[in-house]
Amino acid sequence: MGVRAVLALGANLGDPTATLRQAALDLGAHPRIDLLRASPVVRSKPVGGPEGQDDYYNAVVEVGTELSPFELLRACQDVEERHHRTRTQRWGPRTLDVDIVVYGDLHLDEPDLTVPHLRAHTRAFVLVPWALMDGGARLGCRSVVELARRAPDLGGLGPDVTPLLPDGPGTD
Ligand SMILES: Nc1ncnc2c1ncn2[C@@H]1O[C@H](COP(=O)(O)OP(=O)(O)OP(=O)(O)O)[C@@H](O)[C@H]1O
Ligand SMILES: Nc1nc2c(c(=O)[nH]1)N=C(CO)CN2
Repeated sequence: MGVRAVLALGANLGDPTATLRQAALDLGAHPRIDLLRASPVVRSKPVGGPEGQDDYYNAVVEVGTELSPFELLRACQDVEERHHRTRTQRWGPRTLDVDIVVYGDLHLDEPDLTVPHLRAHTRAFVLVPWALMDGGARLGCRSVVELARRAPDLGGLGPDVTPLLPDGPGTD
């Protein structure tokens, strides 16, 4: 099954929850990606970007893959494109964003790909769903639960939490 990777999904245009769900299914439909677990969906205030954009919906999934890190990035971008992702403004609204949070224990710092993701350790909208999916998760040597508690945007997460995949992986 290869390497375990955690991917972060975010959306704030269209029907975000439906898009996140379909994106998880799209990732799992890739011949070389196994969808292992999915977090619940959390609602979050936008971090950065232009004033006045809508709240985001965020989730994470754990996958097993034999793809290389760059092949996995490509697969994530293909799923973004399938959902009509347009990049206009940095941190601006988007129908779908799929980032690689971690890829096994790999550390990579290339122009087009940094893993672990450079900002994941500060983002409650990544850390909270991750901790809900996997209470024992660690990011490097740090507990994801602890990182989530200290994340500056923790107060921007809504109380409503919904399943990403009602009958899918990660819900047992
Ligand atoms: N770990 C990673 N996961 C996904 N993309 C990455 C990663 N590291 C670097 N990138 C690069 O970041 C580029 C810009 O990504 P994107 O436009 O999705 O940024 P963003 O989601 O708006 O911001 P942020 O990186 O803060 O989440 C991508 O084209 C990709 O090459
Ligand atoms: N709440 C929230 N804020 C964001 C998000 C996101 O997914 N959720 N993604 C960003 C760029 O990746 C920038 N800001």
